[in-house]
Amino acid sequence: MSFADPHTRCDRTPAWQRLHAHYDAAGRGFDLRAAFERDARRFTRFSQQAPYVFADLSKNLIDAQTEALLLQLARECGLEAYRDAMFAGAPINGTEQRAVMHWLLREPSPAQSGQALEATDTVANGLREVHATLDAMLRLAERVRADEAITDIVNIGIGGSDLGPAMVVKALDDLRHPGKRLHFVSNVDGMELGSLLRQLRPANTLFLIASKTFTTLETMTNAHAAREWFLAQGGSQDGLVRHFYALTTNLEAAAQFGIETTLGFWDWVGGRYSLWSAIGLPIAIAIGAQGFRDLLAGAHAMDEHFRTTPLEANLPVRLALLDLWYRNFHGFASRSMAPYSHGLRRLPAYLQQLEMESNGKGVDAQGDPLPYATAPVVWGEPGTNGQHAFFQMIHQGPDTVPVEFIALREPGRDLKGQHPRLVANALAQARALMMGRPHEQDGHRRFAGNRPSTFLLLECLDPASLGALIALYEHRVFASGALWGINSFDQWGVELGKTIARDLEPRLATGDVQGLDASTAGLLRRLAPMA
Ligand SMILES: O=P(O)(O)OC[C@H]1O[C@H](O)[C@H](O)[C@@H](O)[C@@H]1O
Repeated sequence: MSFADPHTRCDRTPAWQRLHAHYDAAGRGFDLRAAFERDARRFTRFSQQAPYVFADLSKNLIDAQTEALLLQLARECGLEAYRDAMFAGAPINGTEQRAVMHWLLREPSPAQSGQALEATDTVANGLREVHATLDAMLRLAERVRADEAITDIVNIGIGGSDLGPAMVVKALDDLRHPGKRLHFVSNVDGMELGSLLRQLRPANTLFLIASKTFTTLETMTNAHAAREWFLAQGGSQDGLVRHFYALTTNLEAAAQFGIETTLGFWDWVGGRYSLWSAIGLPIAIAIGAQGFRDLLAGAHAMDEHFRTTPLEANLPVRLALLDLWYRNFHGFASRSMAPYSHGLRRLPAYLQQLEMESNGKGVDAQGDPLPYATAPVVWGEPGTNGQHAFFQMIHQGPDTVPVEFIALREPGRDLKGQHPRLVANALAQARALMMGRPHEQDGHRRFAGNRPSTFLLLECLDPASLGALIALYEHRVFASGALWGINSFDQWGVELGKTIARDLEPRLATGDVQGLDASTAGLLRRLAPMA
């Protein structure tokens, strides 16, 4: 299918110039405290309810004119047409000639919703396959849940085949089947798998080999090691078939490995967008078929919000525009994620892949160099832990780091009495960053304030809310990538290191340094020979 890209890079729009003028006139010297004093309705104006997520954007360095210009930029970039192209199944991942349809994994089946989706052939055919696989996957998950012999499920995967499911399983631990322990092994460092295997017994363990390509070095290395361990512990070839499943688009490679139970997915699901596909099997085992369907339903509600809401009330778009305002005008280089929820402790790691692998690029979709910055560094720790580590820098360091707080109204299952203390800390940090203590005489104790933050509020951490939250981030990444004019769905930047590692590994045995730079050669000589 040919695809006429309907959108324009941000720096080639009239709004880009107007934003520069606005930044010089009012953006650089913007003061949040004065803005709240000037506008009694600022909180209402800059906050909104999206599906499952309430967002307060009022503590950001923007006013009505900033938002109006940013929205104009989005329109001049053709963001809406580009979004519609994604939802029509157009091959917007140009370097790989692929459609981008992770959202289709959340689309209800026409049979269930009673609605016939208005769809291109790519979408309609995709949807049929999605539901056939989803039904099979959820049946399989229920079978594992009912099998009392299986107490430990080990997901072997890395990147998108690890971070999403691992994050979600931890977040929904209150709902986990009490008889199932879920483990996630990603690193090629044998310490990770080895220390886990010491605690396991083959008869009670199910291995899920999760890899879109089924060629990833780390995953294949760990999968082979797990198989050797299984056989060495007295497991039989027959047992292998019952204790190893594959989640992959490469059915042939999974069969060659000797796996008979394989759940497939499609090349139009990017690895970092794949937790909704077969890659989500560990989630479905942990929380059950209905829980997984609720996760999908929450994400679908956010898909509909993104697809149909006018840009000015479209939360993923508003957040993307803020990202662009901070990165390209204020020059802020990072954003800190502060989920005040122990359940969301792996969200920053998940977002690092989602945002930086998607938008950490220096060329546009045509391969031409970009004259402006793209993805900020995304980093963080759950609150309140971050407060006792790096919040010093966020409050008083010379760089401004926008913070994104996430809090829940309802506590988790345990020790509920501690919840108000947790939430009070989140509110306090956001207020302290804004208000500061600018008039303090002693410089050490002075806080300049005027430090921006966004505050996201969820009712509770249930599957639907979590699904909506994740989809919010996915669409925000789509929108900011579209404005920056980059292909958010490839990842060529991970290839070079892999190629060099393949060359260096045998040299570690022989000590051969021919053709290497002096530093790599010097290090290699100190390490070789390695068995
Ligand atoms: O799922 P796999 O094919 O094993 O890929 C796992 C990961 O490795 C790759 O190198 C990419 O950087 C990631 O986008 C991907 O999620």
